[in-house]
Amino acid sequence: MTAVSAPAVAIKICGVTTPGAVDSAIRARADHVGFVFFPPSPRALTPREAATLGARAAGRIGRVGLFVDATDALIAEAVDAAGLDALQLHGEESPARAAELRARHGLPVWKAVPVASAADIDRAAAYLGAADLVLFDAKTPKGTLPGGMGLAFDWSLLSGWRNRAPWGLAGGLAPGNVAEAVRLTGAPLVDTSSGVETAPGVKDPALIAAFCATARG
Ligand SMILES: O=C(O)c1ccccc1NCC(=O)[C@H](O)[C@H](O)COP(=O)(O)O
Repeated sequence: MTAVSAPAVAIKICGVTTPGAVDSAIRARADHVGFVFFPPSPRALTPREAATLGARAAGRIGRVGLFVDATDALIAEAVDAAGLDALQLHGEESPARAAELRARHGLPVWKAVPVASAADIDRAAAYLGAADLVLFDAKTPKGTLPGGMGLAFDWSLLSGWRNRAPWGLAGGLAPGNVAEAVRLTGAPLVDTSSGVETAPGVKDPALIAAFCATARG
């Protein structure tokens, strides 16, 4: 009998802020790094700061720009400065806004969908056709950051999604649980931020390497 291997899981290391963290993600053979353009985040970059990291990453790893209900001007500046390969929308952006940004910049759009219940999974269907990938992330408490909080949601809720479109899993993923997350959910892409940090915004090369190795199984 011919063995059939499972497709490789794609990996995104989000919230990188230093050349060293970009290099660590590349060394660990991650597929994407995320640059956070949201000033309240401890991982926030300005477009000017992201330019250096974007140049370092160019052609070696995908560059995903993360925005939270951002203005057109900020998105345009970040796309140009950092040479973004994809836009991740992590706020309350509507399907129409996702489609508009995709058309304007000619880039794939990833829409983060906060999950706490089965109804949240159903809501993701509104982005079919408007976004290129749905990123399921844990819903965070009111008044806190909408992501990057190290919180996981009940992965069994994803059985309601049934692979209706390209998707990824985020929220509380770390070297210690990512293999189980992939096994239980079949996620084609996993995304982590605080799970590979020693403090908010401080990425750790050993944790990045461990995360990538265990995610691939
Ligand atoms: O990382 C941030 O600071 C952040 C701020 C505002 C919105 C989203 C943010 N991060 C989103 C990510 O892509 C994270 O990787 C995702 O939420 C998972 O974070 P974590 O639970 O810390 O792994």
